[in-house]
Amino acid sequence: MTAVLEGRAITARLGHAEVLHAINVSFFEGRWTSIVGPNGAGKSTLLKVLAGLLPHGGEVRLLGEPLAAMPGRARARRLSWLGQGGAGEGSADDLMVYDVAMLGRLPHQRWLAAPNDADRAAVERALRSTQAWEWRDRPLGQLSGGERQRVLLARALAVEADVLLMDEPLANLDPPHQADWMQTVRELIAQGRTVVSVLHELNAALVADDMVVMAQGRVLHHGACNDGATHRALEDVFDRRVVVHQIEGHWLAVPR
Ligand SMILES: Nc1ncnc2c1ncn2[C@@H]1O[C@H](COP(=O)(O)OP(=O)(O)OP(=O)(O)O)[C@@H](O)[C@H]1O
Repeated sequence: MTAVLEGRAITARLGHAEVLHAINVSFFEGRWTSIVGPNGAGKSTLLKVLAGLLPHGGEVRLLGEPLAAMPGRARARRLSWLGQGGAGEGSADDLMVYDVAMLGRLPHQRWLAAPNDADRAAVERALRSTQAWEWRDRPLGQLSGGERQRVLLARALAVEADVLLMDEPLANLDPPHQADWMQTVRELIAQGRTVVSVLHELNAALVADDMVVMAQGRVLHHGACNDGATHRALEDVFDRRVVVHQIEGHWLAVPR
């Protein structure tokens, strides 16, 4: 099976320190993978490297091609990114919600061309799926943290990319909208897309198909979320302060 997204011997430095150490990791079509681990494990850094947003050693391959050699627009059509807490989105505060979501269509549009029917349909689908459509005429800067997160998620969905990388997508979302996000991911997976999400909520992370467990800039384990070896790796990386149980058919990480 060919990996849709692959990191080979990935290293990354931040400041003077190497924070990722020779990571090899592959993600496959129609799978949702959660990346978990303690604070400072390197999860966000790995996700940024996989998105082509950070200088790094080794090679990232997207759909079998080196990401670094891929023209920017082609890359942006295939790989969609949702950063942590809307970092760097302050400059979009004056934009209307509709226009923020439309930014997700830029990789599909010709230079300076107006959005076409396909772009408008994709934006409406995305805003409706995160229940943000009713705010379409409001400026992003006037929304609450969770509302804003749903608009940024809609922008990432509007790209309709093969691969979605999301860093802490559940941050600020209330429980019903967390459940909606999981439903949205399930629909993307059913369409054959690939989703990789960094998650601190371990119970949400355990709903994914696969889990990457990281610590100290390394991948300690990569396996199925319903596999006992993955549960042991998760318990170990958090110093056995959590224990994984199955309750009413769901895997839950319970503090102890
Ligand atoms: N600009 C920087 N300069 C130096 N070190 C940095 C810089 N940014 C992050 N780091 C370090 O890199 C390491 C990995 O950080 P990263 O944000 O990838 O971790 P994380 O697993 O996503 O953490 P968290 O769960 O806290 O969000 C951490 O030890 C962090 O202190």
